[in-house]
Amino acid sequence: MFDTLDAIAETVRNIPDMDHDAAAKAAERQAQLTKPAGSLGRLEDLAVWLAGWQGTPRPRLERIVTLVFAGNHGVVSKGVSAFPSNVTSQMVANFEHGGAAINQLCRVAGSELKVMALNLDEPASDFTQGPSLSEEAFLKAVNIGFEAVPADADLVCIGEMGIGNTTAAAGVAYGLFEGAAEDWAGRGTGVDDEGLRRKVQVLNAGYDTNSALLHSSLGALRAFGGRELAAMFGAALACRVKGVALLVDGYVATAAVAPLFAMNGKGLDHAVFAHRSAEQAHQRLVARFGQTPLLDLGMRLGEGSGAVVATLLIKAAVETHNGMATFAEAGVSERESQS
Ligand SMILES: Cc1cc2ncn([C@H]3O[C@H](COP(=O)(O)O)[C@@H](O)[C@H]3O)c2cc1C
Ligand SMILES: O=C(O)c1cccnc1
Repeated sequence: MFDTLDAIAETVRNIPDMDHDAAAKAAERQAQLTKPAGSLGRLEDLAVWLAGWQGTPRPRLERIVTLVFAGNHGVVSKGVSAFPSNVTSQMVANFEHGGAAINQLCRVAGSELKVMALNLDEPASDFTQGPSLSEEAFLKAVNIGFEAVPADADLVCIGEMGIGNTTAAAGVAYGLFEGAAEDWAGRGTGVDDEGLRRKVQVLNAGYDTNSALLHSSLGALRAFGGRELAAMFGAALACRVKGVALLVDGYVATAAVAPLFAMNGKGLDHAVFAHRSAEQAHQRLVARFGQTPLLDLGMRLGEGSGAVVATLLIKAAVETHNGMATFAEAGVSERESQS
């Protein structure tokens, strides 16, 4: 439970590293399995990554937990989304009745789904007028996200629902990494050219209004992000503190966790970016972290959908890592030395 922004910053400065011994043992095992070295490509990296964060050379994938945080955004009144704000609570009801994309994907993946609606009747403030959240509301949302992560999860996926939040995400990215507002704005649910121009305008206005907050990464998140982005940040930090590997969904989730990287260059080492969202700025943002998303399916939904699809790859990585025989076990001849 964080009482102050300083307490969050202090935790991020001192976040734990992975268990390098477990990762080295997992890599050693990969080298002994019945395949040419490296032939399972990124699946091998994923098994080693999971081993390091789980602290065991034989990673597990029994408990996958998908956390979807929902929030509303005052800036929607400026015409930045193709849909009205009441779709947020309507979609939360849809999640509860099992009718959304994320419900089907969690079933396929065998993932638990936990949906947390955060004060939907009390939208984050229009960031062109001041910060999206008071310090108190920001801390509350971060703590909700932090508490939502079960320490015994083998893998956590984070996602969101919040009409207007591709604008919030663009604001966070702009606040953290500068560039031009145009670099960070995209079409979200499908705004037309006029809508995209309005997004750029509100981002520039929000940047000016909140400039005093933007010297700090947490300030940028509080200025633009609203509750569900603050909660995803809290959940990502909790994963790190609790030793849980993290799969990040698309543009909105990536922007929410970006302050971890801005505050500590190793802050996202426990995270894998599940897919490259079709939201145009996503690639630019992930490239900042030196990471390459796993999938590129042209998805741009949110809800954690891309992250949950990518759990199927992690399953493939874990099953091959744990289930394959070694050369010695199978009596398969090893590579001949090349002279
Ligand atoms: C029916 C529906 C279901 C969704 N599920 C996720 N989103 C996605 O779209 C929203 C962000 O886009 P924008 O910034 O343009 O409003 C978020 O709620 C995000 O999760 C949805 C959007 C809609 C309309
Ligand atoms: O990539 C995302 O997170 C995204 C893209 C469009 C709409 N909602 C979310």
